[in-house]
Amino acid sequence: MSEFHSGFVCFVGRPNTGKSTLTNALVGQKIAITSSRPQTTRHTIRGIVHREHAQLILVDTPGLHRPRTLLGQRLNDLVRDTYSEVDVIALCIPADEKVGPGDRWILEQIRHMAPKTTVVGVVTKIDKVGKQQITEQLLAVSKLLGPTCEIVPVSATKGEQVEVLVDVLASVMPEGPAFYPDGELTDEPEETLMAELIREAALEGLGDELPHSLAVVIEEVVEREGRTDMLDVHALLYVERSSQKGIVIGKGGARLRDVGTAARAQIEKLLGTKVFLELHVKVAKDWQRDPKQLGRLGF
Ligand SMILES: Nc1nc2c(ncn2[C@@H]2O[C@H](COP(=O)(O)OP(=O)(O)OP(=O)(O)O)[C@@H](O)[C@H]2O)c(=O)[nH]1
Repeated sequence: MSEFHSGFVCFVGRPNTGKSTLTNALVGQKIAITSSRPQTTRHTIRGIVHREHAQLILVDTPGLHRPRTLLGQRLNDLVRDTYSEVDVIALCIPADEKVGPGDRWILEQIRHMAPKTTVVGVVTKIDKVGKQQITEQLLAVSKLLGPTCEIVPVSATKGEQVEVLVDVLASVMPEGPAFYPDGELTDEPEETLMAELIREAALEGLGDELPHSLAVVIEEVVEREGRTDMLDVHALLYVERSSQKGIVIGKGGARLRDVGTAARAQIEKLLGTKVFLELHVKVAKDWQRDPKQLGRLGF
């Protein structure tokens, strides 16, 4: 490849198939939010991969789901826009799970919403299975996508084949100049990243019901008076019911303190300065169904 290629890629796939982890492995810094529970990625977060011959802009979307609430619907609209705007859609299917109806449904959505967008298959988590199973999965994915699609097996956690994936993605991108200057990793405002880090910490170890009920808003970021190396960050955690407030805060506030400690460490790493993090939990009743509240919370 002698020409420079550049363009937008979006990783799609069932929940928990390793899309965020792969984004991080490609970009080399924690940007997208990973979690062992499904559907924690809600904002479109971009990571940028710079190589000598290519620049890939990664667009991380929330999973498609059957829209039951207004929030679900808006998330789907966001996914639809993304699908038709990117150059390549990389469909992630883990090596250790059979190709199933969920994968077929997503592929149908892609072909329906963005019939012209190139699809590349990514078999993720290959470190979890043996060679034989990887081969079988490559065949199964090839059968799903058709003979003309490229398919790449990778392990994001072990860093295996990640560069091969970069090359394959670049090869199907159009020729064109870099969109972003070298060294820029994401164009997502830092506040969104901070909010996502707090949200990730607050959801850690909780059950399945809370993820969609929790929204984080950064209220204020100010430099500590007389100091250039310390930021005061005030954040509000919105839940839908007072019972959820109790869960998030924990007994005597213990849980919220832990959340604050964990999130602060991540934010300090992100910003490279000391941070004083103040968290408050508020109940915004049924915010997922209320257009006005959704707008205020950034959806
Ligand atoms: N062994 C192994 N585990 C992985 C790999 N990639 C991701 N995982 C794990 O799989 C789980 C899900 O990974 P995520 O990256 O959060 O998956 P996702 O597709 O972004 O999930 P959603 O945001 O829910 O759509 C996490 O526990 C990861 O640590 C991999 O290459 N190998």
